Amino acid sequence: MERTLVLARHGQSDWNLKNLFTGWKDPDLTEQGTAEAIAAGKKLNDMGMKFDVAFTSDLQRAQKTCQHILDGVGQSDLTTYRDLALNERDYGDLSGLNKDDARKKWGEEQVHIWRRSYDVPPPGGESLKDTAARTLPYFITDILPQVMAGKSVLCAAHGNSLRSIVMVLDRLSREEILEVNLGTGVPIIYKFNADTTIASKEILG
Ligand SMILES: O=C(O)[C@H](O)COP(=O)(O)O
Repeated sequence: MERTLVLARHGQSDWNLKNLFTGWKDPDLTEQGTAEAIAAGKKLNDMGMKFDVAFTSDLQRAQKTCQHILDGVGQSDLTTYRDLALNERDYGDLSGLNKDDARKKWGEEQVHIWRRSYDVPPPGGESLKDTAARTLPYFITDILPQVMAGKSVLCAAHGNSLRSIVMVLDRLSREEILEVNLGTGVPIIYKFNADTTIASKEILG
């Protein structure tokens, strides 16, 4: 499959299950998260997907998701690059706090602004704009050239690092990206035209 990019948010993590802000903390996948990652690999395998290279973050929930997907398509030993440019948005002082407790403390609206606004960072952490400022340069210098060389590329990362990439690929405005939430373990398959525009997008839900 030529010029293919598969984005996959990691499967459910321990802290997703406990409803905690996670960011750069490094919890493992839950059993359900492992099952989601294995199911993602199976779906990709069923459609005959083969990858040429894979990218993931510096955090184990994404790395393990990446490996489960590669195992699923029969490519366990594929070259995989790990880089913290693909890490989740740093949640700063909110990291480790329960999301409902945070709503009680700061109010529903403030917490929503921290979680989904484009450029308001949580205290001590990164906004989506800050996340994009480190994720997109890496995407452009390391990931996109592989896709445009005609390869099939897997990128297993996080809700917000991937939202920053989706925002560019889907040409979404700062307002439109607020509504975008990526499912855990759900692969999104992009095919690119030769001029880097998007030929097709498929969400393997
Ligand atoms: O870091 C986290 O807590 C989650 O992975 C993403 O959280 P969000 O949906 O609150 O941005």
